[in-house]
Formats: sequence, C-alpha cells, structure tokens
Amino acid sequence: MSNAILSVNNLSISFGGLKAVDDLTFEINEGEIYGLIGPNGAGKTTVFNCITQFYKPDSGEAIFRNGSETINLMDLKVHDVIKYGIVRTFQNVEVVRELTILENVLIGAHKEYKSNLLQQIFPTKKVLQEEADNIEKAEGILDQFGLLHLKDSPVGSQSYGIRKKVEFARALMSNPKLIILDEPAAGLNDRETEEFAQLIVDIRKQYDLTILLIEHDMGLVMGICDRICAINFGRLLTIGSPKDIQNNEEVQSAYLGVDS
Ligand SMILES: Nc1ncnc2c1ncn2[C@@H]1O[C@H](COP(=O)(O)OP(=O)(O)OP(=O)(O)O)[C@@H](O)[C@H]1O
Repeated sequence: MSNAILSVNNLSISFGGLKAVDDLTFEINEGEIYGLIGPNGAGKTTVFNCITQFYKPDSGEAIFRNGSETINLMDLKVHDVIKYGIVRTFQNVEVVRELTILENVLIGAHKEYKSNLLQQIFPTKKVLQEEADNIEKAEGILDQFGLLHLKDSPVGSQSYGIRKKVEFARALMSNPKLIILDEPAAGLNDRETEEFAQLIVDIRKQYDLTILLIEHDMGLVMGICDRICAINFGRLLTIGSPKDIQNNEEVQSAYLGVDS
C-alpha cells in the first residue's frame, strides 16, 4: 500500500504562452522531508501555489491523505486547505509587523478555536480556557524556537531570521500534517541557516509531520531532505536521494551550472 500523504499527478499550468508547470508528477511519503529544487523560474513556487490552491491549475490533481480521509485539493477553496492539515510559509515572510511575536503565533490557532465571534466578545469560562490553552501551546513552541524571551516584542522590529522562525512557529499552531516551506533559508546567514535546518528536523520528529520545501541553499537541501524532486522549465528532471541528485548529470547541467 502506498505511504504517500500527497500525490501530485500530471500537474500543468500556463501563464499566457508560458508553461510554468508541465505535466509534473511526484509523491511525498508520510514523515518525509521532501525537497523541490530547480533553477530560478523553474516553476517551484507555482507548484506550491497550485497545491495550496492560490492558483487553480489547468489540469492535474493533488491527492492528500490524512488518516482515513482522502481529498483532491483541487476541489478546495484556498482558505479551506488549512482545515485539512496543510499549512505553508511564504518566500517573503508574511507576518503582522505591528503585532507581538506571541500574537503572531496565536493567529495560527484560529482554525482550532471552537468558540464563535460572539462567544469571544463575551467570553465564557470555556472560551477563556481555550485561550489560555492556546497561549500555553504558543509559548511552548516559542520556547523551543528560542524566542520566548521576545514574545511581547513587536515582530516588525526583529531580524529577518527571527521573523522567519515566527512564521514557522505560527504554522505549527494549526496542528498541520504537512508543512510547505518556501525557501526557509533565503536571507539567513550561515549560522541561522544551520539553526533553521536543525529546527526543521526536530519539529518533523516531534510533531510527526511531513515537510515539503523549496530551497536554493544546497547545503540545507542535501543535509536534511530524505528525497528530492528536481525540475526545470516546469518539467520533472528526476527524483531521488540527495546523493542521487548530486550525481545526476541532467541536474548538474540544469541546476548547478555544470556541463554534463
Ligand atoms: N502569476 C503569474 N503570472 C505570470 N507568470 C507567472 C506567474 N507566476 C509565475 N510565473 C512565471 O512562471 C515561471 C515559474 O515561476 P516560479 O516563481 O514558479 O519559479 P521558481 O522556480 O519558484 O523560481 P525562483 O526560484 O526564482 O523563486 C516564471 O517564468 C514566472 O515568471
């Protein structure tokens, strides 16, 4: 039986005359850290946008399996994807700069709230308990991320590296099964990149997650990914272990700029 949590089948999307993704098929197994790589403009972010329904592809499907539930993500609206256990981060970190770090992380719990708006305006004991539980959980995550001492500081005044961690912490608050990370190491220095890579590995294990990431930092990709899918011009080049990918001549010539 397939252990795939996500199967992307024959995905295609064009912008005008440009085929940004062209009949792409790949499968991610539950618990994997899976990398999607390719040169600039290869179509990586477009694939993410199609999986998360920011874009509606021209054809293809993305089958997501969570326990006994199986769904074609193409049937969902963009805001419903998170309800099924998929959450993403963005290439250009998306945080609310005016809010504190803790407040930003708590935003991630909104799908978990059982109470409605009226109950939140006139909170009952149950609603207050729910809020307290979410704060406890957010503080636990911030502690693990080394950010608890900054929880009451506005995010806008923090470094890029910290803002990226806040975005990742917020993603965890929704109890996802699959986290999609768009260039987690972009803009980070070497030390921050190493720290972030370790965080991804630790979080995957602790929260029993599957992780799909796009990344240009080959050190990070080769260091933490179980498998990697390499694409160019929206088309599949190859899928394999980091070692397979490093040794693949097509990948070398397309992505690493080495002539085969
Ligand atoms: N909304 C859009 N409208 C028109 N063209 C688009 C749109 N989104 C992406 N493209 C084009 O599709 C192609 C793939 O872009 P995409 O951003 O997916 O590549 P990428 O592999 O993520 O690149 P990078 O590594 O530079 O982020 C590019 O040629 C891009 O210009």
